[in-house]
Amino acid sequence: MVESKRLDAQGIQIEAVEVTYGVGSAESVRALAPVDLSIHAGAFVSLVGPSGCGKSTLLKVLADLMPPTAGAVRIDGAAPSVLRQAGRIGLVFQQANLMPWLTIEKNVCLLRELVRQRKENAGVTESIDIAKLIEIVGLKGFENKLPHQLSGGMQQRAALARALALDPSVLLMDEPFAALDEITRDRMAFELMRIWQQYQKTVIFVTHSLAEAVFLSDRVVLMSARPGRIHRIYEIDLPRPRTEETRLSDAFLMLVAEINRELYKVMHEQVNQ
Ligand SMILES: Nc1ncnc2c1ncn2[C@@H]1O[C@H](COP(=O)(O)OP(=O)(O)OP(=O)(O)O)[C@@H](O)[C@H]1O
Repeated sequence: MVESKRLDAQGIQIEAVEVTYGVGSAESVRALAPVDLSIHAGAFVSLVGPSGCGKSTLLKVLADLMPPTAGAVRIDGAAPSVLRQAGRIGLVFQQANLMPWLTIEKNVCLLRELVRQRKENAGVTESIDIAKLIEIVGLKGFENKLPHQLSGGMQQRAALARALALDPSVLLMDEPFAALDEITRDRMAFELMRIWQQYQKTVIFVTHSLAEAVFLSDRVVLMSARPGRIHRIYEIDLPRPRTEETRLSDAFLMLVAEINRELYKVMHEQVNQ
């Protein structure tokens, strides 16, 4: 591990979080039924479930991009709004969204610079070594390149580095590899696992790939169809570090099949509602 775990790391508590879009209007959509979930600091947790079950909505609540209609979230003991102000929430989306005119190194540092410039954050210590971070995400030698000079996978690694540069309390990843081809996607899962082991951040990872979820996670949370609630939590006790052998093991394949079967059940219930 290159950085020590934060002393104030307390993980995430999601308590009775509900979200309804357009409350009071005729078109209101109940996206999340009460969701309760406790995640310990440094855990890697994946959210899976049928399309539209509220995975991204839950991530948005955690990121303080929208308030819950009811319930509350604490991340390392603080409200998401407090952490967002302090720049302690790392976000990675399907698209890297790098600034095309900035070098990779400048892109990686950009959010951290913006956070530091806010006067309420004066004195915030910078515990992440950027040169080391760029090396760990495999972009050493590309610091001065522009985003268009990098492959899609490399751009996603730069986006991951940009989020990690904040030394976040939590890393929220919404289908970060969905736009990549299958081979790159597989490789990125290995890369992410290696990087996560270095930084030991709490990660919440939304994916449609059950194999990706099982391979990466300590826990896989299967959500039910809308309004999303937690249907079942799978503890993934496959040994770490996970390797290519892990993906070929019976234990891995059985877990993926088991979750897949349950996902089909959930989707079937949705169709018959
Ligand atoms: N801004 C919005 N206004 C109204 N309804 C919305 C809004 N955003 C999402 N929804 C609805 O809320 C539900 C949950 O959406 P969300 O994007 O969180 O699901 P998801 O599980 O991430 O879906 P997917 O797996 O397809 O990406 C969906 O029915 C969606 O149509």
